[in-house]
Amino acid sequence: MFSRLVKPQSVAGIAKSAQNFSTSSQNNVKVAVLGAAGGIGQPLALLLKNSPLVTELSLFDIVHTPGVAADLSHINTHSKVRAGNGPEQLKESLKGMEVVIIPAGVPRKPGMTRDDLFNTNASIVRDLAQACAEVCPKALIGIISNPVNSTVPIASEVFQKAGVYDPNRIFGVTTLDIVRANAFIGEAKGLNPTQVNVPVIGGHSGVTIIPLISQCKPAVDFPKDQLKALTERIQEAGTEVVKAKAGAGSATLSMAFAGARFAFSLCRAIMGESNVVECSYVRSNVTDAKYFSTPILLGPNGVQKNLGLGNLSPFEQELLKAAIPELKKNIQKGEDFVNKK
Ligand SMILES: NC(=O)c1ccc[n+]([C@@H]2O[C@H](COP(=O)([O-])OP(=O)(O)OC[C@H]3O[C@@H](n4cnc5c(N)ncnc54)[C@H](O)[C@@H]3O)[C@@H](O)[C@H]2O)c1
Ligand SMILES: O=C(O)C[C@H](O)C(=O)O
Repeated sequence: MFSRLVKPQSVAGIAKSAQNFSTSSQNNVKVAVLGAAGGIGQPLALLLKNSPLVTELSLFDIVHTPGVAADLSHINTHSKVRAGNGPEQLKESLKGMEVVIIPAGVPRKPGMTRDDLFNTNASIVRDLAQACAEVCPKALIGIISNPVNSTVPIASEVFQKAGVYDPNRIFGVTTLDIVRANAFIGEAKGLNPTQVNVPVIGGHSGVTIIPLISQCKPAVDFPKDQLKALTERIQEAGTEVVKAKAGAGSATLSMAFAGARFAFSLCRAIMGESNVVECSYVRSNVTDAKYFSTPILLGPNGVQKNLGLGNLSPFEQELLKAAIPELKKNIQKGEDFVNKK
């Protein structure tokens, strides 16, 4: 049972354990960040530059990439940094990449839902996915751009159309939901938050975010009203940050932390480490929704095994019921966007 749960990991801890793999540069991984000059992209690139897991860091954005890359390249870690600026340099930026993390796109402002970003971000993700399908179809792709519930189906349909789709290689990055759940439960119970481990399944917006607090390690117990309030806080945590930033965007620093954790897990799996488990939004047959996040055992080729839902409490079963129709709608919208005549 324990093996299917998300392992608690801090970025510092991951970087430390990564030292074990840093003796041969041939062993390490080439990682691209698309949207690298943005609020998430810059701190994410910093965390990746700081890791011995990464040999080559390819930064791409439509603006400001040369400055970000020049800045990071002065850090005395062993990875090489390169910059791609503007659409004409996109394909060059993707050559040889094994992991591609995509935080490109606009963030929310107060009053917006993630779905309100669809009109702008859908075409950004479609075009970036198209380039990945052409240049690095075997890369493991982690999509951060919102609405994740729809952008993952968009990228998958693009790969499908290009004839190179492997459902095991395209991931929606939902790690921030797990990081938040761990932080909030640690705080509520006076536990070390780096040792708290809560799977969060479903999707990445509102009611589609399903924290499985009944599966928390260590086990925790809350009265019904507190459990409901905590669950709703995890579901609405993104909005909490959007409101606090008051028009200046959404979560960037915590997302960079979460994105780095996910990218490092992909790198560790590529390098052959066993028992690397992360929750992620992937092509799935675990529920009626075609894409669904559950704990995933990662391997060198991406999804090695979907570890499924585990036992849900009656409260969590109700959350699941509420999530499925919304997820299906979001998925259909993404697929229709790519397949429209
Ligand atoms: N999955 C999650 O948990 C999660 C968490 C936080 C934010 N997000 C999402 O991540 C996205 C980025 O957020 P941010 O705060 O970094 O925004 P931002 O505006 O600060 O940065 C976005 C970057 O994307 C770049 N960009 C735009 N079009 C591009 C293209 N075609 N190719 C490459 N780069 C392009 C922009 O130039 C900019 O540098 C948003 O959609 C946001 O909603 C997701
Ligand atoms: O809430 C947002 O719009 C950004 C992100 O999805 C988050 O969860 O913080």
